[in-house]
Amino acid sequence: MTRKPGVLIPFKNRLEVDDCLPEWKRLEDQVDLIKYEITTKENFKVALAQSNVECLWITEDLFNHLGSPAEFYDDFSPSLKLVAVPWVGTDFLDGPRLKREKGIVVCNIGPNAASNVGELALFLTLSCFRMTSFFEHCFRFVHRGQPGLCAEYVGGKKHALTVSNITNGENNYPFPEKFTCEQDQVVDLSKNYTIAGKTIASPNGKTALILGFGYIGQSIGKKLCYGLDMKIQYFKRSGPVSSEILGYPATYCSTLEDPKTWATPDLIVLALPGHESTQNIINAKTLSMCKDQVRIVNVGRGSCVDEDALLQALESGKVASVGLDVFKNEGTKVDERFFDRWDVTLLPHIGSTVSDMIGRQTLVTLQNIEDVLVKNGRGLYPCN
Ligand SMILES: NC(=O)c1ccc[n+]([C@@H]2O[C@H](COP(=O)([O-])OP(=O)(O)OC[C@H]3O[C@@H](n4cnc5c(N)ncnc54)[C@H](O)[C@@H]3O)[C@@H](O)[C@H]2O)c1
Repeated sequence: MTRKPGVLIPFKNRLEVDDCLPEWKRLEDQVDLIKYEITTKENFKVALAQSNVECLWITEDLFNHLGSPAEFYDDFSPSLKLVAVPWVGTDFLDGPRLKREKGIVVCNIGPNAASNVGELALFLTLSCFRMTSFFEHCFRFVHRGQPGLCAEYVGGKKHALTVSNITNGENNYPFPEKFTCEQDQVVDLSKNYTIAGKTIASPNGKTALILGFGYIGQSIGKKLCYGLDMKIQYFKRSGPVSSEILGYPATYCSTLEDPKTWATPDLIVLALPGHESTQNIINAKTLSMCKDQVRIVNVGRGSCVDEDALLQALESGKVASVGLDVFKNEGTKVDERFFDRWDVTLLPHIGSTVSDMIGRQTLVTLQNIEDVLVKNGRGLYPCN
C-alpha cells in the first residue's frame, strides 16, 4: 500500500482546526492529517526533518511556543512541498526563497477574511471621524454613566492629549477632570465643534484613499462607499480595476509620487502587506503632503507606518485621528505612546477574529492541501 502524504499540524494548548468538517473526513482518506503536540524546539526540528511530511500547517501555537516558522527552514525535510498558512499575511516567511531553494509552495486563505477585516476598517474609520475613542474613555472611566458630562468636552481647545503622567492613582485610567476646558471660558460651538482642536466630523461625502487594493482593500472600498457614503480613491501598482468588477464607483490614482494623490483624501486606509516596498509608506514626507487634519486607518501591517512620524503628526494636529489594528513590534511591545492618546483608536490585531473563522480557515487550507498534495496543483491561493 502506498503511503499517504502527511500534513504536520502543530498544537500545544489550542486546537486551531475544525476536524468535524465533512471535508476533513473526506481528505483523511487521501492525506494523513497529523496533529503534532509541541514539546521542545529540538523535538520539533527532529519531527520536521524525519517525519517526511509533505505539508506544514502553520498555527498560532507554533508561533507562541516555538517562534517563527522561518527559524526552521534548514530543518524542512526534502519531502516538504507546501507550507499552508490558514490566514492571510505570509510576511513571516521568505516565500521566494522557499520556492527557489526548496521548491516549496506557500498558500494562504485568499479572500476569505477580507470582509471581516473590512468591517473593522469601517469601525476604525467611524471612530476616527466621530472621535468615539475620546467619548468612550470619558463615559466609561470617569463619569460612570453621565453622557451630558462627556458632551461638555466638545469645543474645548485645552484638552491635553498626552496623559502618560496623569492617572487617578487607583486604576491608572486617565483622569479627564485634570484637563477640561477653562471654567470661565465661553466656547462658541458654531466655530469649535472639536475635541482638543480636532474636528468631530461625519465621514459622509469625504474622500478615502485606499493603499493596498487587493482583497481587503477592495472590500473596504465597498463598505466605505455604501456604508458611509464616502468617495473612494485607490492606488494599485498593476493599474485600475474595472468598476464592473468592483461594483462601486472608485477613482484610480496612478502614482504615489504625485503630491495631489496625498493632498485630496480626508482619510487614508492602509491594507498593505508587510514588505520592504511598503515599509514606512506613511512617513514624515508623505504626511506633510496630506491635507491638514487627515485621518489614518491601518489594518494591513504595522511596518507600513513610521510611528514616530505619525505620533508627531497627531501631536501637531496635522493628523486629526488614527485607527490602528496593527503595529510595529507587535510581537514584543506596542509603542506605549499610542496608549496615552485620546485621538487613537486601538485594536489588538483582530481583523479576522470571529468565531466561524476556524471553520473557514480549515476548509480553505484543506482545499489548498488537496490541490497541491493530491491533484499536483499549486494550491487555490499560492503566495510565492
Ligand atoms: N488586521 C488583520 O487582522 C489582518 C487580517 C488579514 C490580513 N491583514 C493584512 O492585510 C494585507 C492585505 O491582505 P489582502 O488579502 O488584501 O492581500 P492581497 O494580496 O489581496 O492585497 C495586497 C495588495 O497590496 C498591494 N501592494 C503590495 N505592495 C504594494 C506596494 N509597495 N505599494 C502599493 N500596493 C502594494 C498588492 O498589489 C495587492 O493589491 C495582508 O498582507 C496582511 O498583512 C491584516
